[in-house]
Amino acid sequence: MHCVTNIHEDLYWLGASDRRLAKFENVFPIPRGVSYNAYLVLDEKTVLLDTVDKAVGERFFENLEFALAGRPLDYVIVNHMEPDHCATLGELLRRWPDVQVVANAKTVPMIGQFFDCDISSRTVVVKEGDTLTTGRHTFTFLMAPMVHWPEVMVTYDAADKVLFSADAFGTFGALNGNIFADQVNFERDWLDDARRYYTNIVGKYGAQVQSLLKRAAGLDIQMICPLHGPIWRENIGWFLEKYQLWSTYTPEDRAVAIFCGSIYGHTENAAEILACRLAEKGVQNIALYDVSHTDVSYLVSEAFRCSHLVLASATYNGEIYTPMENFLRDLACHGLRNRSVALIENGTWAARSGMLMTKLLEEMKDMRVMEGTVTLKSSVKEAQRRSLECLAESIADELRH
Ligand SMILES: Cc1cc2nc3c(=O)[nH]c(=O)nc-3n(C[C@H](O)[C@H](O)[C@H](O)COP(=O)(O)O)c2cc1C
Repeated sequence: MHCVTNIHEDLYWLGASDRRLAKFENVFPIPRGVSYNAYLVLDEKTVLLDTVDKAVGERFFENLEFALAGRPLDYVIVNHMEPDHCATLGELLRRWPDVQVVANAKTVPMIGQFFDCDISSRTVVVKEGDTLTTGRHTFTFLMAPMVHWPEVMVTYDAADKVLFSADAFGTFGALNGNIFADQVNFERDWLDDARRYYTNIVGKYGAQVQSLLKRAAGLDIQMICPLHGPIWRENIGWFLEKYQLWSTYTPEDRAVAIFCGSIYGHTENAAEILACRLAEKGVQNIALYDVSHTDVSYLVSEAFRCSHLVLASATYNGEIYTPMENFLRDLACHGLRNRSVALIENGTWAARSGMLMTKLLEEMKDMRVMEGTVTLKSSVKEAQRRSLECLAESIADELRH
């Protein structure tokens, strides 16, 4: 049965949620599921903005047929060709053979790559600033390359001041009926997933997101309709400010996150001692993660959030302990910069993890390795306990200023 929500006047949400998928992009755990949003505008012409993942294709087609109520589908605007939005596009083109495909020059060949169909006779190719008028609505297209695929564009509806933002401003998490961000406690229940979504999926492309934000600042935006997660119609500035911080690699919180890679627990012991001494010195909301147990997407997200990172790692076959090395390389891939980093290393016969972690951090931008790296030889002894106390004082001191 169809499940359509009227968002505003002649604008409808036709999406659906998947609560069964274990990993988004087959890599990011999504215990809260994910939604795939598609939108329909019933103007003098009918306009569909994006399609959905195949997991929710059946519901989507029911929704579309119901919402169209016998009218033809005149246009489908393809903002992003990633299959979580476009796996159902081929079927849509078969069912509505007269629909005009509105897409940019990078999108058109991708449609041919993913599907066996010739759309040359029914394509409206658009570029930056082009418009499409469908009656009351005029849609303007803004190119947003690498947010986070090269063909991405966003669409602005000047009539109702709606930004159809593609993957920007999206989040993991299934929708629970409350389709608007102002109907949920977004900061409490959604922000962590929104940050994890942004940092892992778009995090690398801060410069491109900045370019989009600058152009968006010139628009009067009353509503943001992303392709995943809740729709924004209130407090939009608050979420834009988060994007401003994330895309400039500015820490969101002056806070410390401790990441620990330990085989037999001694390195973890040092991390816990440091955390307790930090707490005694007044540091609040300390986060401590075992990199072997917490999925790296959460670790990346936390590293984007916090101003101070502590990396505590055993040496493993002459290298950094593998899960810690993976985490560090992931951080580098996502372009994280501008953090203070304290190190704890461990080795039973030749500790090298501190030196190797420093080397990886040096390859990243503006990562300041703090003085006072603590070296353990197998386990914490009195000398290292004192060093950890000193390191806690240095971190607490930085956080106070
Ligand atoms: C498979 C394996 C390889 C290791 N390789 C090294 C090494 O190359 N150099 C070294 O000094 N210690 C090495 N260690 C020792 C670890 O660094 C050791 O587990 C650590 O000193 C104790 O900390 P933990 O209790 O946090 O694991 C190795 C341990 C294991 C199990």
